[in-house]
Amino acid sequence: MDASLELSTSTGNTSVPRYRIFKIVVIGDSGVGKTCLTYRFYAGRFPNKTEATIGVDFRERILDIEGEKIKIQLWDTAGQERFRKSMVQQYYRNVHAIILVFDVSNPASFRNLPLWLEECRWNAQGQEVPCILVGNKCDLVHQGSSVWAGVKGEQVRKFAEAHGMPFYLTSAKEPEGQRDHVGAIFMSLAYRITRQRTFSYRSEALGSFKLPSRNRKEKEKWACNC
Ligand SMILES: Nc1nc2c(ncn2[C@@H]2O[C@H](COP(=O)(O)OP(=O)(O)OP(=O)(O)O)[C@@H](O)[C@H]2O)c(=O)[nH]1
Repeated sequence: MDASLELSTSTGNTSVPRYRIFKIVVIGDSGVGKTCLTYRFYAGRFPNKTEATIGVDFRERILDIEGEKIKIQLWDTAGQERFRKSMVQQYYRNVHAIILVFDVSNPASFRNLPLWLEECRWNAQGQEVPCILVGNKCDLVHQGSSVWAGVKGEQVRKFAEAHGMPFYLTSAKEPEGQRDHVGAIFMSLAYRITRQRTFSYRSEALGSFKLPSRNRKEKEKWACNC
C-alpha cells in the first residue's frame, strides 16, 4: 500500500511541486450516485448528466491539509458487474481508503453492502484499508424519519458499527448554496488518511509511503474488515 510522491519535471530554478498522492476508491451498486458524489467533490456541483461508468473514471483534486498540498485521486468505479469484472484487482491496488456508497431510497443497495465488503476483503489481501459508509440521495426521503423508503436508520447504524466504519448521510444533489456536506465528508477522510503519522517514507525521488499497521483503537475505528 504505497502513496507515491509526484514530481513534475523541473527546469532551471523552478521549484518542483511534490505531493503525496492518496488513492480513494468509491464502490457500491450501480445508480447509487458514485459519479455524482465524486463529481460534486471535484467540481463543486451536481453534474448535469451522468451515464453508467464503464471500468473506472478518475477525478483528482489538490487539497491543502494543514499547510501540506496533497493530491486526492478518486477512483469512481463501475457499479455494474459487466463493466467492472476485468478491472477489480486494479481498483484495490495500493488503495488508501474506500468509500462504500448506498442509496437511502433503494433498500437493495443497502442489502448488497456485504457483497461489496466481501469484494474488498478478497482483493485487499489482508491489508486493512480505512473505509467509510455513505448513504446518498437524502434529498429523496424524509430525513426526520428513522425509515428511509425501506432502509431503516437503526439497521444502517448497526451495520456501520459492526464493521467499524464511520457513517454519513448526504445528498450529491443538495442544492448549491447550502453547506457543502459532500465536500466535508471527503475533506474529513482526506484529513484522516494524511494524519496517519506513522507512514514510513522513503525519500528517493519517486519514493513511497507505506501504511503502518495501526494501533488497535485506530483499527477499530477505521478498518472495514476488508
Ligand atoms: N435525487 C438524487 N439523485 C441522485 C443523487 N446522486 C445521484 N443521483 C442520480 O442517480 C442516478 C445515478 O447516478 P450516478 O452517479 O451515475 O450513479 P453511479 O453509482 O455512479 O452508477 P454506475 O456508474 O452505474 O455505477 C443519476 O440519474 C443521478 O442524477 C442524489 O444525491 N439525489
